[in-house]
Amino acid sequence: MVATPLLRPPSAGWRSLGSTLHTRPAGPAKSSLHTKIAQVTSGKCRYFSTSVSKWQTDTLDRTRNIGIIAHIDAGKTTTTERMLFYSGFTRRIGDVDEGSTVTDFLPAERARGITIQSAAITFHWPPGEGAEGRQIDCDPKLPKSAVSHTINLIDTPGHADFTFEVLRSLRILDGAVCILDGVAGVEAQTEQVWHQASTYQIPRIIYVNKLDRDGAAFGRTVREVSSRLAVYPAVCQIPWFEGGNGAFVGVADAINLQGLRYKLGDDGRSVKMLSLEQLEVEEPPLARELRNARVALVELLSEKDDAIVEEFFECDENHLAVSSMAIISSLRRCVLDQSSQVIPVFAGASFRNMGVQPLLDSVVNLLPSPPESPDPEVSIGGVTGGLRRLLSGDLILEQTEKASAPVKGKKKKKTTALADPRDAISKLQSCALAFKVVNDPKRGVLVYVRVYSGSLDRHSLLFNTNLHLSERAPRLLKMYANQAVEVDSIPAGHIGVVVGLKHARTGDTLLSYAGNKPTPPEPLTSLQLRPIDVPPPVFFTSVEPHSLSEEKRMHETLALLLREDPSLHVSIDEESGQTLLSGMGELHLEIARDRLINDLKAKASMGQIEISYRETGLGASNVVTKIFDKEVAGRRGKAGCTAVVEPIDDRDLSEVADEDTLLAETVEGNQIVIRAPGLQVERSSRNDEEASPLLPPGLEVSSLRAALQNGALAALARGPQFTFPMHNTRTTLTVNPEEHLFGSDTTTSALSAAARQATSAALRDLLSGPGTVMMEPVMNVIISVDEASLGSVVHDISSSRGGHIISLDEEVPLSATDASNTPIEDAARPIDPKRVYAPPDPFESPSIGNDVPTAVSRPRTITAKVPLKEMVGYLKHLRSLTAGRGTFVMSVDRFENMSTPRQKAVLAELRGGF
Ligand SMILES: Nc1nc2c(ncn2[C@@H]2O[C@H](COP(=O)(O)OP(=O)(O)OP(=O)(O)O)[C@@H](O)[C@H]2O)c(=O)[nH]1
Repeated sequence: MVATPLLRPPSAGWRSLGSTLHTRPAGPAKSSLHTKIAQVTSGKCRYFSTSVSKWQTDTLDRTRNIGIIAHIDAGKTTTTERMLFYSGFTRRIGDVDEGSTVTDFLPAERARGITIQSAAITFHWPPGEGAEGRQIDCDPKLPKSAVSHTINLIDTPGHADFTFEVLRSLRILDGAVCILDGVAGVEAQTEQVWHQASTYQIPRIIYVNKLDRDGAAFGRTVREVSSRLAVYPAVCQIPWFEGGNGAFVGVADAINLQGLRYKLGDDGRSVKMLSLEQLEVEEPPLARELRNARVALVELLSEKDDAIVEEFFECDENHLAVSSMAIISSLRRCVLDQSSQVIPVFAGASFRNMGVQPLLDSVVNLLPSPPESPDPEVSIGGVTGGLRRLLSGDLILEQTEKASAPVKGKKKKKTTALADPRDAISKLQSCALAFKVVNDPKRGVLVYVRVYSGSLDRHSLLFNTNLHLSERAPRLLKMYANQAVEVDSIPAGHIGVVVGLKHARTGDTLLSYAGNKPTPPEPLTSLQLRPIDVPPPVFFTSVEPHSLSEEKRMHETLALLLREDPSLHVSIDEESGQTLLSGMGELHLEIARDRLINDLKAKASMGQIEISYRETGLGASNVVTKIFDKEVAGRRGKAGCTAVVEPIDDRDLSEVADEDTLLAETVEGNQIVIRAPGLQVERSSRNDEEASPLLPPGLEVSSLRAALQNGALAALARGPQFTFPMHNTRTTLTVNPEEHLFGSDTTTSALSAAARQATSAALRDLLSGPGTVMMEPVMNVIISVDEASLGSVVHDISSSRGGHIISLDEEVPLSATDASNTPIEDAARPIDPKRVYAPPDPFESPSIGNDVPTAVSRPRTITAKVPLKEMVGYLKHLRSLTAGRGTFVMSVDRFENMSTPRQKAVLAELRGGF
C-alpha cells in the first residue's frame, strides 16, 4: 500500500521514503505477485504546476478532506506533524512534548500539549503539486497514491469537553483516520467519536499507533475494534517486532506482501523493503504471519465484494497471487460502501517515525474524494434532505407538497401563491459552511469554510442564513497551518478561509446568489447545511473586568470568543450586573479563560467554575398584563403585553401555534410563543417584513417579534426563587394591537421592556402560586472498565452517586452529543472477535491468541444516568477503583427536577461556598 515502496522493486537496501523521489512504475504483474511484487519502469511522472492559487474543480477527485479522530493522547498531533514533515511541508519534525508543533498553534494548546482548536492544513501527498497540478493521466492500474493529491487535514480535538467542536469538524469531512493507542486499545471516547462519525456516514480507516511502547498489543486492539466498534477489521499491516518479541522495527504489509523495516532513531525516511521471500529468510515467523494476514484479508474482502472473488478465481484461488491493485480497489469499494462494515487497519509508531507514509498512501488510496462522499444533509423550510437532491429539484418539490397539505384538525391557513422554489434554487451560486472562526493575531478574524456547491468568489455578497444578514467576502485564503495563500475563489469540495467577515460564526451557512436583492429569494433564506444542536451549558463562571474602562473591551472579546465557539454562552445577571460565561465542561471554561485572558488579552478575571442549575415552575402562572410607560434616553416609550409562564407540556410547538402566532420557538430550553391577534400578518407569506396596518408607522413585524422575544429571554435568565435560569417553560406573550400599541410612542425598546416586565411578573406570580423547583443537569455516562472492577464501579454509581444504571454492555448513543436523532447504524451488534483475524501479540499465550480477553480483563461498558454534581472529579475516583484502567465519557442527558432534600443540601453547599 506504500506508493513509493510498492512501486519499487523490493530490495534489501535502505530506501528513502519522502519528498525527493517519485518514479512512476508499471503495475504489478498479476500472475506472480507473491514472487515478484512490482516492477519499475524508468518512465517518470512529473507533477509540476505554475500556479498554487488555482483551484480546479476538475481535479476534485485528487482532493481529500479528511480528519484525524481519536481518544485524547492517542497521538493525533504527533502523527499530523509527521505527515507534514514527509509531505515536505515542514523541514523538521515538531514535537508535542516540546510544544513546537504546527497544528497545535494556540499558546494554550502548546502549554497543555493537547489539541483544542481544529486547524485546517493543506498539504500534498505524495509530495508534488497536489490537485492544483496539471491534470496527468495516470494508469488506472496504478494506485491513486502514484499521483500527488491535495490533502486538507482537519485536526479534531480529543477531549470530551470539546465534543461539540469534534462534531462540527466531523460534519465537513469526507473521510477520517481513527488513531488508536496500541497500548490502551479502543477507549470510551474513541467509541463516542466513532459513533459520531457514523452519524455523518464518514468513511474511515484505522491506524494503531504507539506500537513501540511496552504493553502494545496490536492483535488485542484489532479484536476490540470488532467487539467495541462493531466493524470488521481488515488487517492491512501487521507489526514487525524484531525476532518476534523484540523491539518494534517496522510493519509487514499484507496488501503488497512486503516488510518495511525502519532505521531506528532515524527520521523515518529510510526504509528497508523486504519481499516475502527475503522475509522468509530473515524473519521466518513474520513471513508466516504475513501469509496468514494476506489470506485473512482476501477472505474478508471476498465476503463483501464480488469483484475480488472473480480475481481470486482468476488467480487459481491462490490468496497470495491476488494483485495488490485488486486488493486496494476492493478495500476502497468496501470503505465507501459503509454497509460492508469493513475498516482497513494499519500499524505504526508515529513518535518513532514509523508507519506514517504508508498511512498517507492509504488516505489517498482508500478514502473518498468530495464527489464520492455522501450527500451532505441540509434543512430548508422545515424539510431535511440531501444538498444534491435539493439542487436537482427533488427535495424542494416535497416541501411544496408538504406545505400545501392540510394540517390535521385545523383549518387550512391562508397562503399567498408560492413562487416555484426551483427558480430560487437556480439562483444559488454557492453554498458554504463556516466550520471554524479563529482570531488570528496578524490577519484578524479568519472564517474557515467548506464550500459544498458552486464557487465562493472574492467580493461576493454572502447571505448568512443563521443570522439573516449579508456581508461581503473581501479576501479569500487557502491555509497551510499558519501560513496563507490568497485565492480568487474557493470551488465546491474545497476548504478555505474568508477574511474580513464581521458577523459569521462557527456553524453558520453562507450563500451567494444571483441578482441584486439584499436577501436571496425564498426559501433559500432558511437553507442550512448540516445543522447541529448546541448542547445546553452545564457549568458557568463569572467574568469581571479589572476596571470599568475595561468593560467594553471585555465584552468585545467575549463576543469574539462566542463567534469562535458557539457552545459558550454569555449572559448578564440583571440584578448583580455580573457577566456570566457558561460552557459544556470545566476544561471548556478553563480554556475559554486562557483564550480570553492570555491570548485575547482581555483585562478581566474569572470566578470559580460552578454547576449551572436551573429553575422551573410547578404549574401555570396567571395571565399578567404590563404596560411600560417611561422615558428611555430622552424619548418616550410606551408599549404593553400580557404574559403567561407554564411548564412545557407534551404538545408540539406547531400545535400551540395558530393564525395569530408570530413566533413559536424553543430557545435555551424554554419555548417562547408570541401572539398578536388580528395583526393580520400573512404568516405563510414569504414576506415576513411586511408591515401591518395595525402597527405604528416604522415598526415592522420582525422587529416587534424580536423585541418581545428578547424581553422574555432576559426575564427568563433569572428564576424568581433561586435566581438560576428558567428551564422547561413555555412563555406566551400576547400583544393586543388595540390595547398594547401606542402609535409612535411604541418603540422596540419599549416593547422589549414591556415583555421583560410582564414575563418577570408572571414568574413572580408563579412563585406565589404553584411554586418553582430547582433542576440539575443529569449526565448520560458511559464507563469502560474491566470485568474485575465492574461490581465496585456499579455499586459506587448507584449507591454513592445517586445514579441509575441503564444498561451493561449496550451501546447507547450520547443524546446531547449525537448530531441528529438518526439511529446509529453500527451501534447494533458487536462482531464476535473469534471471527476476526488478528496476529498474535508478543508474549501472548497461544491458547488465548485468538480468543476474547480473559474473564477478569474482559472489557465491560456501563451506561448510567448520574447527576453532574456527583461526576465532578470522578475520573480520579474511577481510576482508583479500577487500578487506573477505567475511562468514561459523558454528555448532558437533560435537566431534572430536584427532590426537596437534595435541593436543600445543594443550596446549603452553594451558600457555604462550592
Ligand atoms: N511511545 C510513543 N509515544 C507516542 C507515540 N505517538 C505519540 N506519543 C506520545 O503520546 C503523547 C500524546 O501525543 P499527541 O500527539 O499529543 O496526542 P493527541 O492525540 O494529539 O492528543 P490531544 O491533542 O490532547 O488530543 C505525547 O507525549 C507523544 O509524544 C508513539 O508512537 N509512541
